[in-house]
Formats: sequence, C-alpha cells, structure tokens
Amino acid sequence: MTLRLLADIGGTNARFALQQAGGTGFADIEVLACGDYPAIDDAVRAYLDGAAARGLATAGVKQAAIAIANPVEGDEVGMTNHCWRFSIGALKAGLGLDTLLVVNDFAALAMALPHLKAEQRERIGGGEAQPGKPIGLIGPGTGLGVSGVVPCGGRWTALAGEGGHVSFAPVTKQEMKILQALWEEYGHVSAERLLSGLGLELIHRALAGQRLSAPEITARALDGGSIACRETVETFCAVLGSVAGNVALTLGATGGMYIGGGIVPRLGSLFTGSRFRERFEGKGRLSGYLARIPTWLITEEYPALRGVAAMLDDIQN
Ligand SMILES: Nc1ncnc2c1ncn2[C@@H]1O[C@H](COP(=O)(O)OP(=O)(O)OP(=O)(O)O)[C@@H](O)[C@H]1O
Repeated sequence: MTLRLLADIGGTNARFALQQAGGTGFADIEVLACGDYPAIDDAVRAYLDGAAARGLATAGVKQAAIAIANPVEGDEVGMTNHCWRFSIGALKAGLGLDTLLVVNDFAALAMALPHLKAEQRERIGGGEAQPGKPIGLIGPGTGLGVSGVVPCGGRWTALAGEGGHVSFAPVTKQEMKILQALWEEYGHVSAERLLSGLGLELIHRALAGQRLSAPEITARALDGGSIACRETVETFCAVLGSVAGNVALTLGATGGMYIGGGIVPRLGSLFTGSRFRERFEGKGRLSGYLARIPTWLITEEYPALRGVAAMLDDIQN
C-alpha cells in the first residue's frame, strides 16, 4: 500500500493526513501545535510515528505535499509567523521521499474552492457567481492569507501572493484611531496587523485600552458579557469586508469570494450579523459590481489539505 502524506502548516497549527491515492479520502487527520516542535521534521515524524502506532503503514510514504504559511520561492523556506526554517531538499532526503511538493498554504486552499459543495460553505449576502471567472480568497488566522484561482487553458491556476501584507486603509474615524495607534508601534500597518489573532488583540487594545487574548475577546463578545469586545469583533468583521472587497476588485473575482482561516468560523452569528457584507459592497461607484459577487464562508474543516492533494495530483499526471 502506497500512502501519501499531506500537511497544512500555519503559524499556530500543523494539520496532517494520509491518503491512499489521488482522489481518495483522507485517513488519520491530526492537528499538532507548531509550538510543540523545534523543527518541521520533528512535527512530521511525530505525526508519522503516531499514525504508525495507530496501525497505518507509514513506512510506505514516498510522496508528500506540504501547504505552508509563507512565500515558497526556492529550496529555503522560512515561515512568516513561526520560527521553522528548512531546506525542501534536506527535508525530502531526511524523510526518504521520492516526491515532496511544498506550496503556499493559501494557494493550496484556493485550489479547493471550485470543488466545494453546498454543505462545505455558507453564503453571506447576495450575488451570483459567474462560471469560469476568477475566484478570490481571504482568511484571517495567525496571519492573513490572500489568494485566488484563475481559469487557464481549461484548468484552474492558483495565485501565490502575499496580499495579507498590503497597507491597511481605514474607512471610518474609528479605524483612523486604530491606524494612528498602530503607526506609533509598527510604522507600516498591514491588513494582517488587524485581520489576524494578534489583530483582534490590537484592535481591542486601541479601542478599549484592554489587553485580552483573541479567544478571550471572542468568548466575551459571544456570551454578551462585554460590549467593548463586541465592538472589537464588529470592527474586525467590517475591516475584513473592506479588505475582501479590495481583493475582489483587484482580481475581478466575479466567480465569487471565499473566507477561510481559523478565526471567522469561531465568530458564529457575530460574523453573519456583522457589517462584513455592507463593507464588502461599499466601494463607491463600484458598489453595484461588488453587489453581484457572492461571498461564502468556508465551513469545510480541512480545505487546504484537499487543495494540496489536488496540486500533488497535478504534478503527477
Ligand atoms: N476562539 C478564538 N477566537 C478568535 N481567535 C482565535 C480563537 N482561537 C484561536 N484564535 C486565533 O486564531 C489564530 C490561529 O488561527 P488558525 O487556526 O487559522 O491557525 P493557522 O492555520 O496556524 O494560521 P495561519 O494559516 O494564518 O498561519 C491564532 O492567532 C489564535 O490566537
């Protein structure tokens, strides 16, 4: 039996799975905390050892595909929001692999978008997807991932950009206040500075003068215990709408715009009832154009694993 190893590695979480062959289901999905392992090799080996202990034939793993949260430009990989650095060649040799594909995590996630089923996504607002047109993606997690897929010669091609690091543009006086506070501290204020776990904490600090962790902020906002936390989450959702609208305009994403990442699915009704969609559409003379673009929240749990498996299929066919 030949197993393929698949991984989706973010700044906080490393998600692993095994797959028998292209197009088949996943076995043994596990999420490890990146911070528990000094290097990527240690996390991969810990996962494979665990899978072997659970009775899977991991000695047969000769092919692997890793989606990771940083630009992938050559053999040397350095994560943006975590300390792991590695050589793709050395990792491949160390794990005894014949094939190792390493790609940007949001490019992998984008490859899964055209194949998502109705039960794997939740519609936010109106609009109608145009078939065969670019599809956009934005996702706040440890960082802010941005990507999309464009149709090319009968196939989809994923974009591997770093759109989370574009400069933040405030839309309201309150957002000006946040920008002012962050300027003092960071000089360049990127969209990721607000739209990430740390971003929630920074927004809250700027608006309420209180230091809380991202999970604390959303918990207090969700249980109704704190008006200030609710305001922070509302601001986060509004800014996300604005930045998602920018991505849709830039890509001409008339095939639809998707929201991924680990944070938004945890916001529940605070997101669905937020000003996200109003701000997505609120682009002056282009508002009508954006109103026609549908937005969806990805509810499928491991979409980037599905995307990176499709990319591995592509290089093998
Ligand atoms: N309940 C919560 N509410 C809000 N934020 C949360 C919550 N739980 C965790 N987070 C934040 O989510 C972030 C992790 O997001 P995610 O699960 O997408 O991780 P990741 O895939 O490792 O990230 P990335 O791919 O962006 O590098 C952390 O910054 C964490 O603080």
